[in-house]
Amino acid sequence: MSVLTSHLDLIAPWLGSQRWFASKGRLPELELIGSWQIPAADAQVHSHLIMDHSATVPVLYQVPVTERESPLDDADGALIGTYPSGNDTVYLYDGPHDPAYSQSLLTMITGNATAASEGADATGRAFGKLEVTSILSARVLTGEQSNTSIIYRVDTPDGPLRVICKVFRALHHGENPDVVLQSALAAAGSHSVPHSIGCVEGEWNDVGQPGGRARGHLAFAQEFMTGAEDAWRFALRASEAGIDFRADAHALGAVTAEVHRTLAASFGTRPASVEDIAEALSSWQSRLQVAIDEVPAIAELRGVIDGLYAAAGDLEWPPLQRVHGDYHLGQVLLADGQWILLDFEGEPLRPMLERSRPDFALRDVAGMLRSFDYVAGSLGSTEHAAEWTSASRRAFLSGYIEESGTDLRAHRELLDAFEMDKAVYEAVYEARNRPDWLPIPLSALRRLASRSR
Ligand SMILES: Nc1ncnc2c1ncn2[C@@H]1O[C@H](COP(=O)(O)OP(=O)(O)O)[C@@H](O)[C@H]1O
Ligand SMILES: O=P(O)(O)O[C@H]1O[C@H](CO)[C@@H](O[C@H]2O[C@H](CO)[C@@H](O)[C@H](O)[C@H]2O)[C@H](O)[C@H]1O
Repeated sequence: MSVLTSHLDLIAPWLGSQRWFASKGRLPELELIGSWQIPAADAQVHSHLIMDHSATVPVLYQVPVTERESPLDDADGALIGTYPSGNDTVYLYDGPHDPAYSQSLLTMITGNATAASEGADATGRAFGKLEVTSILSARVLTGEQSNTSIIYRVDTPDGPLRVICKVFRALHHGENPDVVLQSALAAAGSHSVPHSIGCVEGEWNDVGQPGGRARGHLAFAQEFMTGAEDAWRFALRASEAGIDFRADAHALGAVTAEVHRTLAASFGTRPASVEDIAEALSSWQSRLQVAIDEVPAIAELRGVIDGLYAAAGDLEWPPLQRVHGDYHLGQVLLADGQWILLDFEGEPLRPMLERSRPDFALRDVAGMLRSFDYVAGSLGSTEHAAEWTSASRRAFLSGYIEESGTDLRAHRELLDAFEMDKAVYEAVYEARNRPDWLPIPLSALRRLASRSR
């Protein structure tokens, strides 16, 4: 049996239990698309691109692994499995947890290095000059993540620095908006995103693409904001403790408007055409259908939601521009009193092509409004939590309006429709990932529906 077959045999059962595996509950059916090796000091480092055919639409995953002749200290949780090789045993690890992989990944980025194989290859790209004199430590970020991030402490001639490198797990042909938007914002001088360090670009065989090759981002490195707290936890704590969040929410609204303005200046805007509006309505409808199929309780709201969407079609729509795309409190950090936005990858349940297109800034505004509602929902929707949420929502909106000069009140009905669509999306997300939290978007749907009756 070849080494790569042994890897795939071990990866198949392990993949199904990973947070980023999209087809929960299905047994992965794997095909190796390409696999390159990266030079590393004391282990064999392989980066596999593996297609899973178990989903309705096949999903391509990036699965870096390391092979070791003996167990790696303190890494039992990262062991994918073992297999015999002659008289020896090979230990196969989830790459990001092994210093051999994490070091070679950062070196590949800062050194603009290339690694090639038959079906796929990868190239590191440093955005500026960062001389890493030594990598002092690397650890995987724990917690809910759609990808896998490694946090490094490194030494540079200018002093110590922390770097976070996100290894994209589900891969797509085309630019990854997380890399493109954040590096453009940083290049435009925005202080509302971390400094961008570099990325890894990949190419792999794909018969569906012109020339038989697909291209996309594989990893993205940025400055790690030390001591930052994520806005979701910060807001939860504030709400629980009865701390007024209005000034923070107002500032967050203003930063959101500033980021939208910089994105508009960097990537341009265009008026919404009849086709753009029809496409948005049709995407709302298909999400609603998926949600009704997966969460039958939503069916009773269908008539009202259809009515709200139809009425939205007759409204005036603002111009399109590049946006965050999956904006919520968990995507924002508070670092030294400044709101910092992260994760511009868009909604993980949407096709990447859609996420890389101009969209409506109202989608982000609606996303954050939903997030304030989640704070109340996750705290049991007490009267106090509900009041905290409405005050924060209002303050966020006024911060946005003041900074952008866009009177969102003129778009109220459209904003409600975007909020409805986001809650529909969340119902599917929760049904698939956190069924205990399904009541949060469900009650929002009922509330929004009763408001529009
Ligand atoms: N540059 C950064 N500095 C500090 N923390 C970060 C940074 N980037 C990400 N994080 C932390 O990692 C978490 C997950 O990052 P995110 O980009 O949302 O990943 P994913 O796409 O996998 O969900 C964030 O919520 C944040 O807590
Ligand atoms: O952060 P991701 O890109 O993985 O986004 C997905 O997961 C989010 C949850 O982690 C989910 O957000 C929903 O839950 C949040 C609380 O945990 C809440 O603040 C958001 O408003 C709510 O949408 C997000 O929808 C999903 O795409």
